[in-house]
Amino acid sequence: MSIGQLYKHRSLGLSDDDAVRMYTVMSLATRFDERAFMLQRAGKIPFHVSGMGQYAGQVGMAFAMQSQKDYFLPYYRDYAFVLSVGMTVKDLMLAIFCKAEDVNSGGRQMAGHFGDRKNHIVTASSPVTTQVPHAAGIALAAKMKRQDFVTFVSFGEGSSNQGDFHEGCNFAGVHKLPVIFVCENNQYAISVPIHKQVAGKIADRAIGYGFPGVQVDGTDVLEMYRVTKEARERALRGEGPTLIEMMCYRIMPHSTSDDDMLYRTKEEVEENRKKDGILKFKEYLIACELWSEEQDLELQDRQKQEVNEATKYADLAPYPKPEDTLLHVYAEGDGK
Ligand SMILES: Cc1ncc(C[n+]2csc(CCOP(=O)(O)OP(=O)(O)O)c2C)c(N)n1
Repeated sequence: MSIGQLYKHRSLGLSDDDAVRMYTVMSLATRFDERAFMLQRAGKIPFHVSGMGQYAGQVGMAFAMQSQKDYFLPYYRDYAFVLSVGMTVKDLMLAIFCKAEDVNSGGRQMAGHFGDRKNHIVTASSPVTTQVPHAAGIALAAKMKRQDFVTFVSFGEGSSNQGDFHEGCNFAGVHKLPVIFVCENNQYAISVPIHKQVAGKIADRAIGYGFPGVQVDGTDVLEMYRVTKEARERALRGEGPTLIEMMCYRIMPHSTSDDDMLYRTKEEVEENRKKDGILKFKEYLIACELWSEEQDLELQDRQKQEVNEATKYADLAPYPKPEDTLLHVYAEGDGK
């Protein structure tokens, strides 16, 4: 069993129910993702980026954070992360359909720029890495106001080559800010494989900023949970940031606009699909006698139904009104 000893979750302080809930969220994110891909192909939504291959790690991190207290700056593949900390499939559907009821922007954002103010989830954005300095800023506010929450920010490994990454990490290191930087290293930045992006380990960059960097197997949900929990406790003790490099693999093409067979082989993808952390965790739960194939089939049916209902709701929901286009663009008032 590659996930470690049986009942490892209990030794990490997770109940059996927590462990099953972790699996349920990974599975729900997958059902949402599969449907979103089909909806794009059917011409119902303009665009979709998949997070498959990254969900086990995302759930591990999310369960170590505190919903509605901590602040989250996810990136565009973090569906399992945001489903773990309070968003619903319906919220995500409204965001990808760009409908007026979308809790983030009322359908004004690009499809997939989800966010949720009530759950402290800051809008995901397409210009990569802009969220890293923003996260340092939120963490600075926590420190100045003496509030005991932690800020979490994630991004891809390609994005860690942007200047914003350096600026955010450096500032957070200097001021010992309560922030966790998570690089979801899925091995590709569109068509560019990791060996053409960086010569060293991304986790090792943390040394230059004066805080710890840890490389973690992102297909091991419990290990991701353990490391993130430690990072959060460290941040709350006032010891500053941690950089976590979550090793995983992007199973789907970069986006619905990409043909990944131009730069990698089917065999490579299939080999990595078999190593997905969701499969590993299901095996673990079955070995712990907390799950069964029958329960799994029931769960799939239930979640497909949930996704069907959310799809139907978002499809029928109205778009924002044309006359509302400039709402939130300019402030109203006398200019004082
Ligand atoms: C500032 C900026 N430069 C370029 C792009 C175009 N672009 C979109 S996604 C992407 C690759 C990002 O790769 P990575 O950070 O590894 O994340 P992944 O998409 O693989 O999860 C690029 C270059 C962008 N969106 N923003």
